[in-house]
Amino acid sequence: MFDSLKDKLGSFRKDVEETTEEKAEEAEAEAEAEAEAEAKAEAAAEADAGTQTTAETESDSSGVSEESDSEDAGSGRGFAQKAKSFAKGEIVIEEQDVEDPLWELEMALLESDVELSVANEILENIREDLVGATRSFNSETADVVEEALHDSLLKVISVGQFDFDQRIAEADKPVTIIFTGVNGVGKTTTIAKLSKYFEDRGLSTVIANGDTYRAGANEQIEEHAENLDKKIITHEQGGDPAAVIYDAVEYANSNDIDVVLGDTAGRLHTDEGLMDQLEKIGRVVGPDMTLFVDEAVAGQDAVQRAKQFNDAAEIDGAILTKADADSQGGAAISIAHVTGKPILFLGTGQGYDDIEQFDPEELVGRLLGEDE
Ligand SMILES: Nc1nc2c(ncn2[C@@H]2O[C@H](COP(=O)(O)OP(=O)(O)OP(=O)(O)O)[C@@H](O)[C@H]2O)c(=O)[nH]1
Repeated sequence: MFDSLKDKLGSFRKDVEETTEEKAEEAEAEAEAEAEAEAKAEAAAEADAGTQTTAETESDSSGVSEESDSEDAGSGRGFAQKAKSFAKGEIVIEEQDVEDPLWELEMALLESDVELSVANEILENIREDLVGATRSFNSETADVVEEALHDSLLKVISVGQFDFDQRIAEADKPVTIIFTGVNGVGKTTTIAKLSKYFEDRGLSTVIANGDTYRAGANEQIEEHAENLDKKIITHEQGGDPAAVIYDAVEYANSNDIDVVLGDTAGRLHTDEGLMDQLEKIGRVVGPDMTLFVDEAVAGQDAVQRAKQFNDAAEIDGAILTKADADSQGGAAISIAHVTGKPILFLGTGQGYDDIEQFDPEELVGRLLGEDE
């Protein structure tokens, strides 16, 4: 999952590390040369002043240990002091040190289908964190860069996150969740997976097939319901989606069911019918949550659709299917920042258990190889 993006982030870290490593070496060499020149100048001055006694007095009051100075007594003392301060010394990461790596990173993010404004935000965050950061000579630049990358990715990925399980637990039952998104992205499979997810957590579900538009939709969702032994409410093709979901809520009320999972027709977000449909469901059923489903592999297309669906009928969160087949990760990184609504789940395969709660910290850790 997201392997290509992971490699690209790794390259950025290496680039900055190399640049600052070179800079540290140069600074160290420069300092050594300076210290040496200073030592020579001091030695010359001491020779001029002439008396050994004076030199000893100075050595005592300098606070520099005898041990470290023993080899450099006299002419080497200034150098030793400088070297000591260098061992503790720091270099400052400057704009020019990160400019090239940041440019490469921008290209890499865009190639990975990260949305432009999100890529810019990530770069801005990293620049803010890195430029002016001090890095001690004896510390790893990788740590400094990793922290900057970690923080900037987390900031854009975790926009709007909330605890899904807690929200469901605290809501009055039945909780009604409506699923929107275009056809063919795995919406139906996701509803089936979530039905299993809730069952595993002790919550009962009823599925409502509000996709009365597409031929064969009933059969498809019925197959999942049968596999999972779940109750399903359907109407004839061409029926009113709001009426199907209403019936499911009624069923849930009279049968003590915890969660209603309502599918909707996967029409295009530009369809007027879709808006009417969602508006009517909102009015008739008053869902507790509307979740947008799309496939991670659709990259920028998924990001744009999420934005358009959210603009048309506000969503509470998104689910990205087929993350297992996505090496780019652009949609996973961009959707929350673009819509202001969190990604709540990732679909990770075709089985009913192949769904995981979206955890921004975990995703960032995965992208940066922190768990390896
Ligand atoms: N690899 C993988 N395949 C998935 C995932 N989710 C769904 N699929 C597959 O994607 C295909 C389409 O999924 P469906 O749920 O049937 O979606 P659809 O009926 O085409 O479209 P809608 O239900 O309208 O979204 C099926 O073969 C699913 O098994 C996932 O997370 N990973």
